[in-house]
Amino acid sequence: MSTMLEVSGLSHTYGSGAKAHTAVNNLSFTVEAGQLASIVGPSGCGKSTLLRCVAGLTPPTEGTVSLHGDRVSGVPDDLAVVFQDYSRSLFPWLSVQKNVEFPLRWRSISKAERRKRAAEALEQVGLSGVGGKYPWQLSGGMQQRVSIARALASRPALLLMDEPFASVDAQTRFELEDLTRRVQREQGSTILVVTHDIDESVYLSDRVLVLSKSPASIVADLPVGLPAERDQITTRESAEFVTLRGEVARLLHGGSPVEAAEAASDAAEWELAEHASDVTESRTRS
Ligand SMILES: Nc1ncnc2c1ncn2[C@@H]1O[C@H](COP(=O)(O)OP(=O)(O)OP(=O)(O)O)[C@@H](O)[C@H]1O
Repeated sequence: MSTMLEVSGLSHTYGSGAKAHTAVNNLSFTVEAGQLASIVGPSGCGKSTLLRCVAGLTPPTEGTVSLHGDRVSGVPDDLAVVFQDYSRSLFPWLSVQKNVEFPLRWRSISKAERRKRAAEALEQVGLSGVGGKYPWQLSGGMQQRVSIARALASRPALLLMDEPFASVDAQTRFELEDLTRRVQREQGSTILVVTHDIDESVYLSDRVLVLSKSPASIVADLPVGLPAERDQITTRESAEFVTLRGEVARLLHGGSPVEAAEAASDAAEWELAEHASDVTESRTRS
């Protein structure tokens, strides 16, 4: 595997002098090509600031960001971002097809190729046939699918997602999580997702980076050893999932990585033992 993203000694301070506020403090990590990594951290810890620095939207005060070896200074052409607020990121006066094509206009891509890519991206997200509609004619979940299609149409080397499913209902959220995993598998995409949802970070990812309270620094970098094929019900019930979820939760509440791993493993054993005793009891009764 090759390194797609390298963040090295990254810090960002807003303002200066007495009003200076450090949001991100000396962060270093890499994301390998084809990996899906999540960043989870307490509210206000600096997750969006980190993502904006990675996207080249905010220059770091210190440190560097490199995408496939090239230092980021400004938004790279081969990077796309999906934001939480789809209603503000789609243009209401453009059709769905034109919204998806929009970022391709600034590249030397022919009209025919733009149309083809937009149609393919819409098909990938399960929205073939809605290209002629306007965003306001679609449900919230469908609008977020359009945002994802728009990001995919530019075939990004790195896809950044900032709380991408926080504004949709629980069922749609599950569908969009599965869509993201399918896209990653089918396209070999490299994806970095910021979320405040612990379960989502574990379900989605190959790796979870846990951040500290503000200013954000990395508390733990946890590999997710769940099978590649995941299912919203059985995966979330599995002992591995329960253990990891507990570990991330404890880290977010200030536990050390070792304590968190031990406590989470105990909790998973208890949960499984209770489940087994429930099953035995119901079998005895029947
Ligand atoms: N433009 C700005 N100017 C000054 N301070 C800012 C600015 N943007 C963010 N901050 C501050 O930096 C800190 C980190 O903000 P950021 O939005 O990165 O956190 P977050 O983890 O994404 O928050 P949340 O979980 O609530 O979305 C916060 O204290 C915030 O108030």
